[in-house]
Amino acid sequence: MGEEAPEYLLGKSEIFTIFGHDQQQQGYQTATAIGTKIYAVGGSGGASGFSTEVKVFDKLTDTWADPVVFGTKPVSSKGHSAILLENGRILILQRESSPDNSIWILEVDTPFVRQKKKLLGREVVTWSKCLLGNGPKPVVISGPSGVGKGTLILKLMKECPSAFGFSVSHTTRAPREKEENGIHYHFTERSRMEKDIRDGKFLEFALVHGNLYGTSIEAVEAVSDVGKRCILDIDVQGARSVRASSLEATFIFVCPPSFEELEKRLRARGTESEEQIQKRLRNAKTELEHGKSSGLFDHILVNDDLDSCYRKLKELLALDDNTNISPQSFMQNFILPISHSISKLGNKIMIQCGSNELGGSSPRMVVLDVSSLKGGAPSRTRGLSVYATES
Ligand SMILES: Nc1ncnc2c1ncn2[C@@H]1O[C@H](COP(=O)(O)OP(=O)(O)OP(=O)(O)O)[C@@H](O)[C@H]1O
Ligand SMILES: Nc1nc2c(ncn2[C@@H]2O[C@H](COP(=O)(O)O)[C@@H](O)[C@H]2O)c(=O)[nH]1
Repeated sequence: MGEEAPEYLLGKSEIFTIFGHDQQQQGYQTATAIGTKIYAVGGSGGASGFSTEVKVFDKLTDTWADPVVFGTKPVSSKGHSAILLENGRILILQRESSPDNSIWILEVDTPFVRQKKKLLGREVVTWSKCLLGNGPKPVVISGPSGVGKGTLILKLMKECPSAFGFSVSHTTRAPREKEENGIHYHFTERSRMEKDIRDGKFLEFALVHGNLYGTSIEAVEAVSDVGKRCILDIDVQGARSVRASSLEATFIFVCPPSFEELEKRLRARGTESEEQIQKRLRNAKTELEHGKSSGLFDHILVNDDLDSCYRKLKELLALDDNTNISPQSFMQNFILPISHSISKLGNKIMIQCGSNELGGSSPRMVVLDVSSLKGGAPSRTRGLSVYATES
């Protein structure tokens, strides 16, 4: 059952940001209208200030709905401002928040949100943290079972632990000896995983060798959040789903030097029953066909000699590393002051900060350039440029 809309929200067709007493009682701080919907954001976060709960008002039916919310949401702050962007996105700027919690995108009508709405038959919104510059692009590594993906990834993690982070998948298969829950996989009951898939918590999932495997949105975000480049070890079906998602990644397919060598490695690993080995070898034939010929992968590596394959992998990763465009050092320390005003001109958002708020003597203008935003739910939004000017 929907609630009646507060009067101040009705009849407005553009962005409106409200910082008044009334609306604080309602718990909202901003309301942004897109088409026939109004997205109200706010809520009491207790002693820590305002939270960022979302409510959706449908002007056609005069009702409020609590949407299903995906993504990690911002932590409470001293309030926020909302700016309508193009393509069903709202930029949320958190006031007096840590730089890490200050710039967010609330997606309300993007392809990801539309897909989830269709799946769930309900209102859906998604939070996506906005990153300055391009940020590291995730890497998807696929290849038949036993080819050496895990071995290559482990070497990379050991050599560069601060640059790369592993996306810990969920699986319904039983743990092997020495495999730890939460490190190698999140070992999960099938019914639990199926529910989480229905609830839209997975970026991709697939039935692989008779078990369910999947990458949760949280697994990828946990790596991006600590500024590392996320490595996904997933099968070809999963790679195809990721390619179809908005997660912009580099796709690498690892091949064995021969089918005989693949079988030898799988047997020598000694982790599978004969029945499982046969199943994995059968599936390997299809994976090799698809992997090599589908055009899905950006790079193909042959894992013959381990050291030389590892060297080539590192070369590939260095070549398409887009992180050398470092975020503007000024913004790394930027805190949106309580007192500010915002205006938007095309793809530029001008934030006029109150006198002395940024530590200087004169008011200062901060400009956010949203013209090169990319990515977004189910992961981070990258490509924000920021610069400051004296006004
Ligand atoms: N270049 C190589 N030469 C010889 N043996 C290798 C090479 N690379 C990996 N191996 C060995 O092959 C076996 C399978 O490797 P690994 O477990 O890394 O495969 P995987 O692709 O991750 O398999 P799965 O998809 O089943 O997880 C391991 O015993 C590993 O030590
Ligand atoms: N689609 C996905 N495939 C995954 C994921 N995690 C692992 N895998 C693939 O499964 C097979 C078998 O793995 P094993 O650990 O049982 O040997 C292998 O090809 C992995 O790449 C995932 O999240 N999604």
